[in-house]
Amino acid sequence: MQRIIIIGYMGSGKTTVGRALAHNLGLSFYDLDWYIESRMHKTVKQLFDEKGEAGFRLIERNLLHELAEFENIVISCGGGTPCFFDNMAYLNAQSDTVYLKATPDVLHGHLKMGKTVRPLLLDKTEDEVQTFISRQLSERETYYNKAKYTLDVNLMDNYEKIKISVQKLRELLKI
Ligand SMILES: Nc1ncnc2c1ncn2[C@@H]1O[C@H](COP(=O)(O)OP(=O)(O)OP(=O)(O)O)[C@@H](O)[C@H]1O
Ligand SMILES: O=C(O)C1=C[C@@H](O)[C@@H](O)[C@H](O)C1
Ligand SMILES: [Mg+2]
Repeated sequence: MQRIIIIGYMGSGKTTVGRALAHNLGLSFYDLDWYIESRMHKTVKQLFDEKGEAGFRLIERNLLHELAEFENIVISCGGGTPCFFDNMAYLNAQSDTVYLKATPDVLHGHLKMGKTVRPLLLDKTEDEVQTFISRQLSERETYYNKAKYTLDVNLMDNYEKIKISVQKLRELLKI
């Protein structure tokens, strides 16, 4: 049975790299944010708006416990998932965990490219987003650093290099 869980800050490539790794290994792929949206019939943004961040975190924990029971699966978490409750200990108990590590500049660059609505970054200017990422990343790294494996994705700066990320992950995980 194989179960691999990808964690990291928003924009680190968890969804992109997680999906590519699952495809490469012939495993199922689930993204926790998408799983939440399909189970709740609401977007992450709607859940933040209706229930506040605390309400979202409770739903996130409950559905993580459901999803992380599945076998032969790669799961990409939400950016905040490891940082609430005992989620990080739970993730490590359930599976191999990989932290996709990137600098604030690289994260900011990725976030500008994507179309996903990230409630924590709304209503901020470019400068405010940059400062917010730097500050929050340093707070969150305490949790992210508890992952069993770390992959530096700073140099994986284009789609061709996503394939390299997948190859490096396979070497790291010895699979
Ligand atoms: N290695 C990479 N090279 C180039 N672009 C990338 C790379 N990884 C991710 N991206 C791009 O960066 C954006 C963010 O990636 P992705 O959505 O996978 O991040 P995430 O970690 O899942 O974020 P979130 O926590 O918000 O779900 C996407 O537009 C994606 O195409
Ligand atoms: O970093 C975070 O706290 C978040 C990341 C996203 O994946 C979503 O789970 C949500 O936007 C919150
Ligand atoms: Mg994602």
